[in-house]
Amino acid sequence: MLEFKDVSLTYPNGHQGLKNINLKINDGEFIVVVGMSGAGKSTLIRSINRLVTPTSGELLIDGENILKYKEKDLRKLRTKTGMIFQQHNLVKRMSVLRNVMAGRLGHTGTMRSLLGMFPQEDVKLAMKNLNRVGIGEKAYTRADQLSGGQQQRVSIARVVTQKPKVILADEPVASLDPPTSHVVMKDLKRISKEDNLTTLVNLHFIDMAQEYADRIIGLRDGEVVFDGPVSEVTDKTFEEIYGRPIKEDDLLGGDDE
Ligand SMILES: Nc1ncnc2c1ncn2[C@@H]1O[C@H](COP(=O)(O)OP(=O)(O)OP(=O)(O)O)[C@@H](O)[C@H]1O
Repeated sequence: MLEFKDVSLTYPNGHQGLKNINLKINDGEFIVVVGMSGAGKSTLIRSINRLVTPTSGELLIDGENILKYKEKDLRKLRTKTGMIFQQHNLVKRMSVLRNVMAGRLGHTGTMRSLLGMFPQEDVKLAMKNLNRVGIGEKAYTRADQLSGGQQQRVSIARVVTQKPKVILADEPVASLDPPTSHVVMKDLKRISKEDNLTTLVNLHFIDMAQEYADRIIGLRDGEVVFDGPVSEVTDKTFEEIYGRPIKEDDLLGGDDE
């Protein structure tokens, strides 16, 4: 269970990124966070692995307030919370498999990992996860030889190889074309359900949000303005979250299956 209790974040320049956020997120939920650019979506999910630190309130993971964490606890937190970025952040010159193995860094220790001394079961786990995203045959290819969509699927394999409890995905499909975006979102959702991972994904396309979310959280100016199951979401909900009528640009389209 992940719980925000009256969480606010004021950036050093005085800008309020988050305002009195109260949320309870259950294990295994697949949540899509939506809102206009600047609404605070990245700030919200980055608070969960302390890439940014809220300035007041409590953020509890399994009952522990992670806002109090310092060095050692922070390292543990970052092993527990896997992150997927828009620009997959793979090491270009390394093989796909080595990139996925990097997910074990927090468990294996930096020295052993740098020397490539991964336990055999970690290599097996990495291969298994590459196969789960359908690119096992690319294991020994250099990461930069893969397409953008394949690289993003490698980053999903890397994050699950880390064996986290929570996945945070910050606009994971923003630089992909529509069909590829759907492939990546389907892989992410399927794997997070199979492994019962709590997942928060920031997306700005409302059709994607509706297609993949169990629950949608809508942010506006750092505040939660909607929180409910996807079954309760209509176009009007998005108009309220965005504070304007829906436009064609808000839709990705492209899932013809
Ligand atoms: N380090 C910072 N210092 C000051 N203000 C910041 C900082 N980071 C973000 N902000 C501001 O906080 C607000 C929320 O930013 P955030 O990146 O969380 O929004 P977002 O909803 O993820 O937007 P986008 O979709 O454009 O990424 C914005 O107004 C942004 O300009």
